[in-house]
Amino acid sequence: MAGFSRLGESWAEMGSALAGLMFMYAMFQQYMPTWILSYVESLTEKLLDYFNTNVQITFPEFSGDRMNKRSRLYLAIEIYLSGLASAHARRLKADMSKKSKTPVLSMDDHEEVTDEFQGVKVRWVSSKKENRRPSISLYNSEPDETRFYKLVFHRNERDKFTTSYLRHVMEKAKEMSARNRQRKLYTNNSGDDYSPWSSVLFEHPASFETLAMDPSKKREIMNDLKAFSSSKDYYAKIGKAWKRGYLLYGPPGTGKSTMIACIANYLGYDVYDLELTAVKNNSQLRELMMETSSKSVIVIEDIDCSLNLTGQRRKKSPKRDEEDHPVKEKEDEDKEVSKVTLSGLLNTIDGLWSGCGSEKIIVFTTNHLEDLDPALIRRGRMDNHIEMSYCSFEAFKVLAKNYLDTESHVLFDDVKALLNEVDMTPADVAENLIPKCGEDDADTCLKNLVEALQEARGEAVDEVKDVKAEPNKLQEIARMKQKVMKKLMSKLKRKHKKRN
Ligand SMILES: Nc1ncnc2c1ncn2[C@@H]1O[C@H](COP(=O)(O)OP(=O)(O)OP(=O)(O)O)[C@@H](O)[C@H]1O
Repeated sequence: MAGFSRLGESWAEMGSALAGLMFMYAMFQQYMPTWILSYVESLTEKLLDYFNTNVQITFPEFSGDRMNKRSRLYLAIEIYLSGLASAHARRLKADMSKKSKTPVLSMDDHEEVTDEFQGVKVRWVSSKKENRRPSISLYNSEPDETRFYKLVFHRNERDKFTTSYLRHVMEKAKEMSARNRQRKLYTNNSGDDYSPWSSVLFEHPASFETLAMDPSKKREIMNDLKAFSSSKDYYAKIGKAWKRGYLLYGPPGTGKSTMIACIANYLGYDVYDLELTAVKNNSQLRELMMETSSKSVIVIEDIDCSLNLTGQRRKKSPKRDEEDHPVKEKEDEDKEVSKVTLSGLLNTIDGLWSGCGSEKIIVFTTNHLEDLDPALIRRGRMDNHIEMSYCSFEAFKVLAKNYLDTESHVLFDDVKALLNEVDMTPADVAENLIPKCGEDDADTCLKNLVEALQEARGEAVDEVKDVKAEPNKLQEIARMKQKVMKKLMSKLKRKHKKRN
């Protein structure tokens, strides 16, 4: 019993001693001048470092002279750690930024996670420090508390973690934010005084997986795009601006616009849809180009109709457009021809190529390759020329998978044979594959397509017949003309005889 009471007493003594120490520490912190506090802190840290085999790097949340700018490095680390945090941390924070599609998870204060790089483990700690000096001036926007991440690793790994690992973190964060970023579709049709571009969210669902195209051609394009997007250092090494030009050509409905959406989605880029006919002149065009951001696809559709290349404005997309967009066609015809000239466009592209911004793809589309000035599409300006062609059997198989969820069917052979004979655009094939009513299944849709292809073949045969019949018709007309002429001549002769 006496033992217990002695133990109780010593606990009580220890408690009061601790309380006394804490009180003294609080007094010390409150009344000591800041320089003495900092000195004591640095001495304590030095003492601890002496026994410590770890190296520690601190990444504060705010940077800049007035500490009012969130550090880019801190934000990148936050993104990089979000994956690790959501998998391993016990206390998390969730935030939704304007640019992000989904909430971003990060470690809560004083949490830590472990990462591994080239077989070596590192520790990331999220910390918070209260600032002693309150903000007294209106202009001093120093926050009351500062958050920071601490990277802790063994001192033997100093070289690896101060260079390659930090580069790895930055690159991964960039990739992750590109994947998670809300992308935009910009247009110059209705910009305001503040920006020549207006924008909406870009949410086109097209992907290379669903694009109907020969698979090897598709793979080639995807490889080209991937190589471009990861070639920053290469472009810098060869002294060329980090830009690439694509020319998409082919009949209406072969997927040129769809391809642009695929490119943008594949690379995670924004899209700038440049309507040249709405650009007043060359200097406005330059201004627009200067306002485009990195990681973007700049598109000029139907370049042959948008630019006054020959002094005459061509009619837009002869077949499908006239049928599908009669109103738009009328509006287009009413629009004034833009004063942008070919040389203006070339100068802007070359200026864009070598000047401001980087990581940009410019795409021209046309239905009439033969009408374009060779200077506009020469290699170096338009590096990759892609023909968007009528639907092949391989392309049809992609559409059948997309629309009907079917990879094989007895009618596939018929479709294959017909597609070899008839030119039908992927847009028309897709149109025939869409169920017309709720009860239409794959059988019905494929039968519809076969019928449409047979009909198209019939029309093509008739056209050929007409062309063949044309010479006979011409002969007939010539014979009629001769008869009329003969009659007229004999009439004239008779008149002449009578008069004499
Ligand atoms: N290759 C393709 N793969 C998948 N879908 C396609 C393809 N081509 C066309 N389509 C379908 O047809 C529609 C029209 O195609 P799209 O507008 O991309 O053709 P386009 O070549 O740009 O035509 P235009 O020259 O008239 O602008 C698309 O919305 C898409 O549903």
